[in-house]
Amino acid sequence: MHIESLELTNYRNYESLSLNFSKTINVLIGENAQGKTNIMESIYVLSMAKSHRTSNDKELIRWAEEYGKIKGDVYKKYGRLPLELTLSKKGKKAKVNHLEQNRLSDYIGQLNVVMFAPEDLHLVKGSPQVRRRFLDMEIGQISPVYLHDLLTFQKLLKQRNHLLKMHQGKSSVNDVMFDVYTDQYIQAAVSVIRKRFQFMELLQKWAEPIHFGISRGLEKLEVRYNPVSGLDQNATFEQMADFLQQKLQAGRAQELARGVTLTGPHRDDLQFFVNGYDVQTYGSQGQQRTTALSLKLAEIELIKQEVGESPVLLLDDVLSELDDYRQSHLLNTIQGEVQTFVTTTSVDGIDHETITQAAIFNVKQGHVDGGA
Ligand SMILES: Nc1ncnc2c1ncn2[C@@H]1O[C@H](COP(=O)(O)OP(=O)(O)OP(=O)(O)O)[C@@H](O)[C@H]1O
Repeated sequence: MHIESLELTNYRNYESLSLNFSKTINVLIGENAQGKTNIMESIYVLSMAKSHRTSNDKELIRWAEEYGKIKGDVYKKYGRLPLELTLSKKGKKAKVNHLEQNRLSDYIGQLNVVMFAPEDLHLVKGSPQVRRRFLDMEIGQISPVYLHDLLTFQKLLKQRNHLLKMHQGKSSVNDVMFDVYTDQYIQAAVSVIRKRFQFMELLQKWAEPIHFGISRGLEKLEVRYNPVSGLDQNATFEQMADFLQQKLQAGRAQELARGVTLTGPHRDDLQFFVNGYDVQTYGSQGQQRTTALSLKLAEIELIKQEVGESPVLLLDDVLSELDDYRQSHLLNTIQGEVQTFVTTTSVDGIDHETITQAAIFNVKQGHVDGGA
């Protein structure tokens, strides 16, 4: 799939912007703070109905304006698909083919994107929160059911935490709703955990050969979902639910002391191993970068396989962070096949022939010249 055109109204520093893109490579060039990332972010938001940089949608609306809008014409195998997302203080309104969607989970996934930004290089070394966010965003793109389960889980976690907070410091929770919430919480938690296990299996399938290639056949990458609860991947739904029930029961005193739920997918993590060694602890910076790159390239393949079309790739300020070899590997992989957006302050650091065939956009103070 690819994005043919994009229209922004009152989005970040763009009052009004209309762009047509190349099906292959689009390069946005400009000094710092001119609005390059804002364009990348708008494409991401058009896809995920959520920014990769902030959870506060109000920041996306141009200062002093009431609403902001992103419109994009996406071209898929079966034809053109107009998408539209309006952001306002009242919330978000999403349209597919001019029809308003009741649920955002029906909207997300119409346009698939893979974003690779400098912060993704911290995927391995950064906090577990970064890795959980990676998991949730990526699974959400290919599975609306996952988004629905995740939302249910988050709601129940909040309700359960609320009761724990109210009873913090006591020896038990004296509220009939607590057991009801706990049962529902366990069901939602197991649904989320099972889908994460399935996704990680797919990610492993694609990431291992890619990493092997980038490391010139020297490194075997293993990615692992690591539930804090210690659940066995091969257990049935009921076995997992029983296991979580026991864990929660055993940890009740601690939960009451802290006033929060301590076991569940909101505390889980991912682990990456190269030739059997934990990359987070023992990997060199180069290995961590290769791991991040392998995961991103694996995502492209995974989406292609699951959705039947290539996603759009957004490379925000990341090419110059990769050495020549990794840069070439990335650009060779996507060449001609994946519509790609690249932001950079200068093309000098990008030494690859694909860049010479790109549509070039010059970005300056919320205005853009050039293009396809
Ligand atoms: N809601 C908003 N309304 C108006 N302007 C905004 C808003 N949010 C951000 N900006 C402006 O957008 C600009 C930042 O743009 P952006 O993040 O796209 O930079 P960039 O061109 O990618 O630069 P860099 O290379 O440093 O990442 C800043 O000038 C900032 O003041």
